[in-house]
Amino acid sequence: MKNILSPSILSADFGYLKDEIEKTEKAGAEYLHFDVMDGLFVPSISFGMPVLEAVSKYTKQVLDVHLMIQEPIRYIETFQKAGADIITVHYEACEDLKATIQKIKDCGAKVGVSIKPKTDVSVIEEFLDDMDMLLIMTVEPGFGGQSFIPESIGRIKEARAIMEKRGRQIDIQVDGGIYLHNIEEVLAAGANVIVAGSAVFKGDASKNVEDFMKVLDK
Ligand SMILES: O=C(CO)[C@H](O)[C@H](O)COP(=O)(O)O
Ligand SMILES: [Fe+2]
Repeated sequence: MKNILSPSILSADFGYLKDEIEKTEKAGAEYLHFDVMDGLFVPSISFGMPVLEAVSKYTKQVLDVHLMIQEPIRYIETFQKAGADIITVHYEACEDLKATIQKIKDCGAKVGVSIKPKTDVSVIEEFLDDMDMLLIMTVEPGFGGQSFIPESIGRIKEARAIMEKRGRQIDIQVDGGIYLHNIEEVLAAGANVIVAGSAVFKGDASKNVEDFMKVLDK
């Protein structure tokens, strides 16, 4: 399974967003991660469709949209039209996850399902056949710059074991508190799509992405 970096623009300097994104694209980050927060599912409010639409006009990166919103089914089509390639919804935020997944498929985007750190990993099993990516949150969703929860390593391994049992291996994305010092551990556990916000955008984004890519391309 291919290793991919998905820089989270939540930690970027929005005054220089285009420049910062272009640095990550040039340095080899294939995805770009958008954290959409509604102030309900998570305490904070971030940004939405207009930012995604603006960015989609100049980057060729895969637009990886992490919806931290209650009942995301209401906004799937709007985000796809705004440029989302992958739409990830939270298991905990959907009254009818099956219908939400179907809506994502119907509009032609890839399906991601995310679980919070305290949600049992086994809940994903019945949806696996219709998913392209599982996002295992490695911090409580809501804010960038938090510390990685160490128990996440066991959860990634558990997810790989469930996939093995079902005969369907899909991408496992990890999100929250990922830095150069713990990336090898999450890769070894079985994650292959790495979200990094602070570790990419705090400091020199070009150099930070290059450093990540050296590990990811090993
Ligand atoms: O979904 C998120 C927060 O809910 C962010 O994607 C995540 O926190 C990335 O930021 P950092 O790498 O700074 O932890
Ligand atoms: Fe995220």
